[in-house]
Amino acid sequence: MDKLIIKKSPPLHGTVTISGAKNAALPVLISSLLANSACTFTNVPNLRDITTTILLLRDFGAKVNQISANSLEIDASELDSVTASYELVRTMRASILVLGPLLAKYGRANVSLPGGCAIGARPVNLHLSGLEKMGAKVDVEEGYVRASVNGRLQGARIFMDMVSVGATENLMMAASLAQGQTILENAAREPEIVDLANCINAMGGKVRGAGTDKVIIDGVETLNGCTYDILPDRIETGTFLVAAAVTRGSIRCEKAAPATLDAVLSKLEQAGAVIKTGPDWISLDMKGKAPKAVSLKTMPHPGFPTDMQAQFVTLNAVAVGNGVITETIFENRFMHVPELHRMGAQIELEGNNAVTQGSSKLKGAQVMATDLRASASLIIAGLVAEGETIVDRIYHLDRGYEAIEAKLGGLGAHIERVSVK
Ligand SMILES: CC(=O)N[C@H]1[C@@H](OP(=O)(O)OP(=O)(O)OC[C@H]2O[C@@H](n3ccc(=O)[nH]c3=O)[C@H](O)[C@@H]2O)O[C@H](CO)[C@@H](O)[C@@H]1O
Ligand SMILES: C=C(OP(=O)(O)O)C(=O)O
Repeated sequence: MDKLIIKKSPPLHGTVTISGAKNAALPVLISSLLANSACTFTNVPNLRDITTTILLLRDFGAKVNQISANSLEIDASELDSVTASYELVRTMRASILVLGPLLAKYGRANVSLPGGCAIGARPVNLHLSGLEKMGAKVDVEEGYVRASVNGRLQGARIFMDMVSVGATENLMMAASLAQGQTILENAAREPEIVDLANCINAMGGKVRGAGTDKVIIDGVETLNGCTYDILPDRIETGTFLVAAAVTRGSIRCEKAAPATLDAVLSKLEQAGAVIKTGPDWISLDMKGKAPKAVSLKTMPHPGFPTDMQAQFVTLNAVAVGNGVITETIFENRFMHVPELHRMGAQIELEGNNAVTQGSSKLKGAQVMATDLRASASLIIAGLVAEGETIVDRIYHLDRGYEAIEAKLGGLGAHIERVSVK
C-alpha cells in the first residue's frame, strides 16, 4: 500500500497544470452508453475512478481504447450486459450514474446499490423516484437496484426536494432518450452538470437550462457519438491554491476554469491572497504573509463547495484569527479533524461547525486519509508542519488527484510516495 511522506516545505512557487475534472469526466464517460457510435473524450484525468469507470464500461461489453495519455475512445453502441456488480460499484459511488442511461437505451438495468461511505449515508432515493416518475419499475433486491420499463421512458415533470448533483445527472441522461419532454425542477447547478449537458447536446441531444435550477430535456430517439473535451477540475485547482496560501506562496494554475471557482476565490481573497485570473488561468500571491482565518458554509453551487471544506479547515487551523466552517451537505464530513488534532491543530467540533482559533503550530505525525478531500487537507497540513508527516491509505487520494506528488513537487513541496509491500 502506498504512503506519502511530506516534509516542511518552502512557500509553493511556480506553475501547475490542472487536469480534467473527475466529477465531470465520470458522468461524461458514462454518457457514452447513450450513443449509437463511438465517442472520443479528451482532457480525461488519469485517476483511479476513471480506471474503475473503464472497467465498468468494459464489463457491459463496451470497447474502450486509450488513444493517448488523456484521451479515450469509447464505443458502447453494443452491450452484452446491463449489470453493474458490487465489486466495481463499491469502490466508486458515481457508478449509480449508469442506471439512467442503461434504462433509457436498453429498457433495463441492474446496478448494485453503492452503500454509504465515510462522509455520509448518501442515499439514492431521488435517482430512483425520478426514474419511476418516467415510467420505470424499480425494485431493490439483494442489494441491487433492478429497473425496467416497457417501451421508452416517458418525459415527466420531476421536482427534487433536495439539490442532488448525481440525481440531476442520472435523470438528465435518462430523459435525453425518453419520449417527450422532461423538466427537472430544483436541479443542481454545478459546472459539471453543464459539462454533461454540453456533451449530450454534442451527441445530438436537446438539453436546455443546465446551470440553472430548471433543466428542460426534449427526448430524442437516438444519440450519436461525439468528440468532447472535459472541463478543468475546479476542486483540484482550489486544492493547489489553498496549499499555496497556507505556505505563504505564489503560484499560477494553468488550464483552469476561473468562472467555476467564484466562491473559493472570494474566500481566498478574504484570507489575504492576491488573486488574478485570465481566460484559463488563476494566480495567487500571499506576498509572504500568513493567511487570515475565514468563516464559510458549504452550499450547493454557486455556494461554497463541500469538496473544498477540508482544505479550508487546514487553512483556518494555521491562519491568523478565528473562523467557523459549517458543513451542510454531508453529515459526517469532518473525519480529517481528528487526524489534524494528531498534528497539533486546535479545532473544536461543535455539531456541523469546525471552530478554529488559528495560529496552530503543526507538528508532523503519522495520519490516516479517510476520504478523498480529507487526504488533501492532511497533505496541505504536512507542508507547513515541523518535521515529517506520513499520510497513510492514500488510495482515497488516487481516486481524485492526478499525479499530486509530482505536481506539488514541481511547486517546490517536499513530498514523496513510498510503496510498502
Ligand atoms: C462524482 C461526483 O460528482 N461527486 C460529487 C457529487 O456527489 P453526489 O452526486 O453523490 O452528491 P449529491 O449532490 O447527490 O448529494 C447532496 C446531498 O443530497 C443527499 N441525497 C442525494 C441523492 C439522493 O437521492 N438523496 C439524497 O438525500 C446526499 O446524501 C447529500 O447529503 O456532489 C457532491 C455535492 O456537491 C460532491 O461532494 C461530490 O464530489
Ligand atoms: C466526495 C467526492 O467524490 P465522490 O462523490 O466520487 O465520492 C469528492 O470528489 O470530493
